[in-house]
Amino acid sequence: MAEHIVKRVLSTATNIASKSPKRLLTTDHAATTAKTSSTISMNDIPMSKTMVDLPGPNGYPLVGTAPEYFKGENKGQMHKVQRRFHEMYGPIFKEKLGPVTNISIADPNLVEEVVRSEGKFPNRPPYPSWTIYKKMRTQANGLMTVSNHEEWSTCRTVISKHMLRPKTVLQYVDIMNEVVTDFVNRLKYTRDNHAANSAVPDLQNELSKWAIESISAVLLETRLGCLDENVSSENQAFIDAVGDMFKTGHQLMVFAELHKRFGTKTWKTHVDAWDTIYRVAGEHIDKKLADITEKYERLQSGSEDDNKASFLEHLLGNENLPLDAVYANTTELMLAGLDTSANAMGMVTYLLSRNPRVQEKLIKEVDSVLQNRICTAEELSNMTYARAVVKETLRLFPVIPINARVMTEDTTIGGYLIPKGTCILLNTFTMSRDATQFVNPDDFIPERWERDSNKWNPFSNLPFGFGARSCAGRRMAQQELYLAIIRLAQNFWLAPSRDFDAEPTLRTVLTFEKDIPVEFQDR
Ligand code: HEM
Repeated sequence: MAEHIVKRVLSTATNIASKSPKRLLTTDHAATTAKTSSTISMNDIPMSKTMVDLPGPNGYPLVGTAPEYFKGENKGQMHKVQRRFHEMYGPIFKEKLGPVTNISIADPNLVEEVVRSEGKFPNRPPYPSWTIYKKMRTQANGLMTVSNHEEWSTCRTVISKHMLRPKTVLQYVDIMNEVVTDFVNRLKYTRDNHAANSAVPDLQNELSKWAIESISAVLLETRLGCLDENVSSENQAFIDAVGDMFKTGHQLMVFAELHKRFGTKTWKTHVDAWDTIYRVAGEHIDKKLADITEKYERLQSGSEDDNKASFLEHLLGNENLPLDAVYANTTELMLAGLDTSANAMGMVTYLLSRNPRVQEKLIKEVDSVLQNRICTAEELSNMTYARAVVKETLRLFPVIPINARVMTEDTTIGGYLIPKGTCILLNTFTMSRDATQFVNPDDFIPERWERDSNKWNPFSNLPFGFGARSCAGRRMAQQELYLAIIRLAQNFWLAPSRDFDAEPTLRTVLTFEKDIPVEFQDR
């Protein structure tokens, strides 16, 4: 371990005690946007059609189409409303959402045009409510919320080196497996002690506990105890706050500033949720930094010789990342890793319970490769059907069904000149249900991902996004999901609930808002 890391970690101990919110990342760097070969200036193509020529719904004065998303059965179904608009207006349309005109696309060739022209610093717009909150609390940004180019690039480079290196990710198989063991035990315990049938009460919350326990074991190398019999109120508050933050963030997508000005209930819930997220995550990070500091003191005194760097040490070891950015990034990775993985697991259990043929085939693979053993890092690569099950789940229910980009240059998309600064919605959900790309698109058929079985356009299925700005936790998430579904298949037969059915709704991520209608029967 280099000398400067030791110094930095030791100085962190003092910083923990006197951590000042003023020690922020500088955000006033000049924006440096690369002009790529596929970006075109307004003057270059006088014949292009412009946004005026795009079709799209008319909407109402001032609010545009915003009411469409909040009325009756459309509530929480923005992905489906967008799909209907595409059916009416085609693969590219414009829409005025409140004061802003967005463009929506749902065609893999158009998506390719967008992502190929996004340059070195792709810009995914944070929710306006996130930006307002951060400014109000002088809170540093992390990867998920940052839009400044240089700030994003610094965080991304450091984090990708750890989170996206296949070798590094495989090192977490053991700890992820340990978490899955506790998860399965907890599912059985909860089911047997509380439910009249084989359902696990509040399954959504149980999946969230698994997801936060798993990603924290990676990021903090600490077990939070979320799968213990009694879960601390602080950890439960974190889980609830992440759900509230995503839900209200989505509701505040339009008119966030007005909500803040009038102090609406939605705005207050949003602020409380963020405050809780930062408080609880901050306490966990403080503890870990204190442990690291003690470890370095022991290393320096020669009483310890294990200097394997953890994720947090990896961040701290980078001089370009200020301490408040270390806190912000770790917090955002915790919350990004919670809701996405938990909901993806919810979708997997739901789809397996309704597709016994797929479930039987999964169990067959798991039994034949593992014969009851816990899956090792080496064996993971042989679990091809388990991988296909996850991929197919994310096709049918991409947990982030609508992604977005802000164009960093004037660009032509589909023959239309789109001005710099325009927000483009990439409709992952609509594309992955497109019958021209996928045979029987609404059916759950993992076999379609077997080699040579289908000729889909790769841009039609991007559940983790694309390119330099794609999901930083993709490999961790996939590994967590594979290990968890393998163990579920070893322990349970998943059946549809006899009591009720449910449909996912959108709160930034697709989620089962009620409970998940699945029973966990012993195999
Ligand atoms: C099934 C699980 C997951 C899915 C489907 C998913 C999906 C996504 C998507 C679609 C994006 C936007 C990508 C883009 O703009 O092109 C994203 C970004 C991100 N995800 Fe995930 N994610 C998952 C799990 C995770 C986990 C476990 C973590 C953390 C450990 C994580 C951390 C992030 C971060 C930090 C970003 C922002 C990256 C950046 O802007 O540079 N995700 N994710």
